[in-house]
Amino acid sequence: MNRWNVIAPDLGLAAAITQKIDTKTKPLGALGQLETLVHRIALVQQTLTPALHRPHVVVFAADHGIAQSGVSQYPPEVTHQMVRNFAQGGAAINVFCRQNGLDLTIVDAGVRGSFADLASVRNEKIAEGTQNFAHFPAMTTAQCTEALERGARLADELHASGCNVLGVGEMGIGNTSSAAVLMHRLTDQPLAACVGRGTGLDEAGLTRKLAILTNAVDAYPTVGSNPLTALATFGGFEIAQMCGALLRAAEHRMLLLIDGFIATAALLVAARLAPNVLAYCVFCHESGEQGHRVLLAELGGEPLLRLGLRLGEGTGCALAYPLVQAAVNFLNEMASFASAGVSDDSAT
Ligand SMILES: Cc1cc2ncn([C@H]3O[C@H](COP(=O)(O)O)[C@@H](O)[C@H]3O)c2cc1C
Ligand SMILES: O=C(O)c1cccnc1
Repeated sequence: MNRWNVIAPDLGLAAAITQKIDTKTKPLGALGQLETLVHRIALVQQTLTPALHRPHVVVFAADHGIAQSGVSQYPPEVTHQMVRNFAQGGAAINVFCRQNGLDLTIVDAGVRGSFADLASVRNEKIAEGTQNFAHFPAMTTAQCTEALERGARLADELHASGCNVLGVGEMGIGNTSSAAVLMHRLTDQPLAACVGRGTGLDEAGLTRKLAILTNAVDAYPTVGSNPLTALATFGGFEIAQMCGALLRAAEHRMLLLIDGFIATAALLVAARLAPNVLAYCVFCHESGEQGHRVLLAELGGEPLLRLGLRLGEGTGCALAYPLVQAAVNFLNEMASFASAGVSDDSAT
């Protein structure tokens, strides 16, 4: 049984952080969302001089039984093939992590086939993909618990290595289906508002995906809004490992970079288990996947970027990271009205 002890950041520093932001040489509020961002980071770190150390993106990969039902534009083999691509440095997340100086770890959380030949793929395999939840629960309770724990242990290791910024991403053909059903189960949203085109289904494909998922959800009338039951029934091993990593990283007071629809669905599960996790999050972007906007609103998340990305892999985290750096840097490096001898009209 996993237990999570995520403590809400102490708000005692809040007024001093606001004061430090407001005395910088700029009109009041003029750095917009960067101001709310650094306020949050300073609270997470409980300091007026926040710092970002060894920022890290972890891509959790796993196969999904539901992919066999034809809910994705792409075949299930792509999950395994893309893990090989990550290991060779050729995917979008590799490019953006290199560009912005983020470390990257690739985790096999439950992909079909072996990566024993690839030293750079971390083996956290729970099983060779989940069961197809159109017919059976995706995982057993024991598998779900193990996946959460493996994600948590990875967060422990990153924390111990000096990392204080964790971005989570994923790869798993079919996982927008898992994410959509989790969203439907754990919010009051109708399934149709949660299901989107994923990798690019056309209108007919979307209609078919919704019908398959509607039947699947109807097959589990007793699965209510219990987060662990929903996660085990409809989740993926990568979603469960992301969830465990987010929860443990928040316990360590690390800053959490949240990517697109699937990562946000993992966060939704985490937030239902430990609501304080939300205070540690940076919502990096609003994905093009229909459902993400509403999911962000459900969690009170204000995205930094709106680029129409619909990729996952943690790409939104890597792309938003320079904004996180900019927020921290302005708080630490900008002159104040007093130090620069600039008149502060708002004070008079
Ligand atoms: C080549 C390729 C690279 C990807 N990288 C991330 N995804 C994204 O697409 C998948 C989810 O969409 P769906 O539910 O429609 O399958 C996930 O693997 C996600 O990470 C990719 C998808 C493809 C095809
Ligand atoms: O928002 C995402 O993360 C996403 C959307 C579509 C496909 N894969 C990922």
